[in-house]
Amino acid sequence: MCTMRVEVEGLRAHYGNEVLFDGESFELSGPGLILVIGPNGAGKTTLMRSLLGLVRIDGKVFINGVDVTGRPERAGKFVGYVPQIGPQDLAVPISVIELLSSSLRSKLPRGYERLREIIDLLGLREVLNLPFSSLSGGQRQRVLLARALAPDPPILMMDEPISSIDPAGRETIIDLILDLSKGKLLILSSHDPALFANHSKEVIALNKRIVSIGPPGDVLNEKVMREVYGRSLILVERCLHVVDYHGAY
Ligand SMILES: Nc1ncnc2c1ncn2[C@@H]1O[C@H](COP(=O)(O)OP(=O)(O)OP(=O)(O)O)[C@@H](O)[C@H]1O
Repeated sequence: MCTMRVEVEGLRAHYGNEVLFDGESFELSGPGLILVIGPNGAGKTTLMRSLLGLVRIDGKVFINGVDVTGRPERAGKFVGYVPQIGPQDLAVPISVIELLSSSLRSKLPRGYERLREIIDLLGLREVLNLPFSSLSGGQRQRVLLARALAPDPPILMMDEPISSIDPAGRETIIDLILDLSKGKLLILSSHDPALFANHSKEVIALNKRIVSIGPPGDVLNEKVMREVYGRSLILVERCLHVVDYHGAY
């Protein structure tokens, strides 16, 4: 099995005067699922983009021993990224099939065969010739997932990959994610901490900094969750629930 290791030293990310994180150092290794949780604005996207070299940071990030700090082209050799869908997608002026084909590292038949399998698995055959920008949010999310999977990278980072998928389609995608996590290092942020908690190797709980990182049993307790979610956390029959954030939940 190939190496899948992310090492972070002294993480601080900057947006103008806003500084996120607190100089934390940590290491993630695969295979397995790393769940990133936290409320809106906690820094989930920034954490992933920092690991991918897309955000200016203090500190260092190494992927499989390679210094990828501020170097997304190096990180891209190891990592498939599923970004959060958003208005920026509407500016992508190409068809779905063009977008997917461009992600293939190998133009060998095996690459296309794999892409075909992913297209069928994610139910994308009917939209292949449509402009990416004309798709619904859920369809765009599936396309971005397919694009990340096509080159078969050892590490995947997924930023809320099922937030726009309807309940009927979620089961397939969740099963796929869990299956992938058996052979890859999969770092995933979710608005619903409960959805992947039982399947996670480690949880990273954020609120502008890393409040806690470790196995789910060490992180998902009332003290940490209260610090992360504040008054959005309620206790029902001794189970913790996060309420009233991101509208749909
Ligand atoms: N490009 C940017 N320029 C300036 N500030 C930014 C930028 N991206 C994020 N931020 C700020 O950094 C903080 C963390 O944002 P981030 O998007 O990482 O959080 P998040 O946990 O992914 O949020 P959400 O759940 O809403 O997607 C927020 O205060 C946000 O306003």
